[in-house]
Amino acid sequence: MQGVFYAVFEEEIHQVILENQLFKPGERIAIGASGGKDSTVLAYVLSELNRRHNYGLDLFLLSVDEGITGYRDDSLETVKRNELQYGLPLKIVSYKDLYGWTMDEIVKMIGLKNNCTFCGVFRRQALDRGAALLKVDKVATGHNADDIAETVLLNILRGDIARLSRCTSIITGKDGPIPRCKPFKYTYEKEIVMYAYFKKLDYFSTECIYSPNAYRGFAREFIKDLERIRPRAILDIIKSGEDFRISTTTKMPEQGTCERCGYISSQKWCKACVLLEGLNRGLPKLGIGRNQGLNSDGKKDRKRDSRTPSIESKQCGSLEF
Ligand SMILES: Nc1ncnc2c1ncn2[C@@H]1O[C@H](COP(=O)(O)OP(=O)(O)OP(=O)(O)O)[C@@H](O)[C@H]1O
Repeated sequence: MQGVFYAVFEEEIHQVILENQLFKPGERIAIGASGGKDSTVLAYVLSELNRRHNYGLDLFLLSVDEGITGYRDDSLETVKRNELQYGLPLKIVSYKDLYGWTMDEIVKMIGLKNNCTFCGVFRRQALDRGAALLKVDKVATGHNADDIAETVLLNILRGDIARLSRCTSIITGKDGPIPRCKPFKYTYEKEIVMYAYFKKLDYFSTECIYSPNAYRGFAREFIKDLERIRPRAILDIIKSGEDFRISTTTKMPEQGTCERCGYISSQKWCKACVLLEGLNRGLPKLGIGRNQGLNSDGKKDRKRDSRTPSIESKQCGSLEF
């Protein structure tokens, strides 16, 4: 019976990969590996499918060490074991090396409120920087159908049209430094948990110690309630997100590059540089919130059009970090 579940689960992922042309033969792919259930199952299943169906991919594990004692140090130990168990080379990049700050140090300075903003913005760049070091063609992440449905709902609730328009895409960032893909876009979290459990995969299941993230938590509970009444609610929400039409009069951010570090940005400075400037000047609230940016001379930019979505903070666990 379990064998049938494994076969169906793996075949569904294989079909999603084929139908959406997620990978090309010869590509180098980094799997964003946090040590949690989703990315552990992704690493395991991708290496199985790569062998079984001759995808011809060079797979790597890429981990970001945010510097959270008692959480990420433990989960990284899991990823190091996965490296040996699955025979996939592992690269770890850390906030301390990239930005000069660990999340422990940031939380000491700013407290528990808004710390997910720093973590989300820094992680997004850190994954790109790690991917560049590995010279990979794409990054695959373990975001599942439940994560994506939550994000659709959150983007609607926040009125974040720019993110709403791209959060359901199975491949994003084709025009950015390194594209990302989500092979589990249509896979329910409970299937992943069952797969990891029955296969006895080695994963880390503790929640981040700094991340209560109440807003996402409510969205998650709401979707779970809906699912009880209508089992396909998650897929319906994803479909609704996909089918949204953005009005042609909606002003979308224009992508350029950060004047300071060269990373993609729709403002003069990317969000990470704004946040870092705040931290280094002892003004950590500088980049928090919607329309708070800095000019290249380091002064606050208050003149931005309030209708223009900023590169606002990403909450932990949200789709684009
Ligand atoms: N520190 C990290 N290093 C590398 N990749 C990460 C890291 N954190 C998150 N990711 C990637 O982003 C995906 C979604 O992250 P999220 O924080 O939502 O974790 P999650 O839903 O608990 O997933 P997982 O079970 O894999 O931790 C992960 O599956 C993984 O691919």
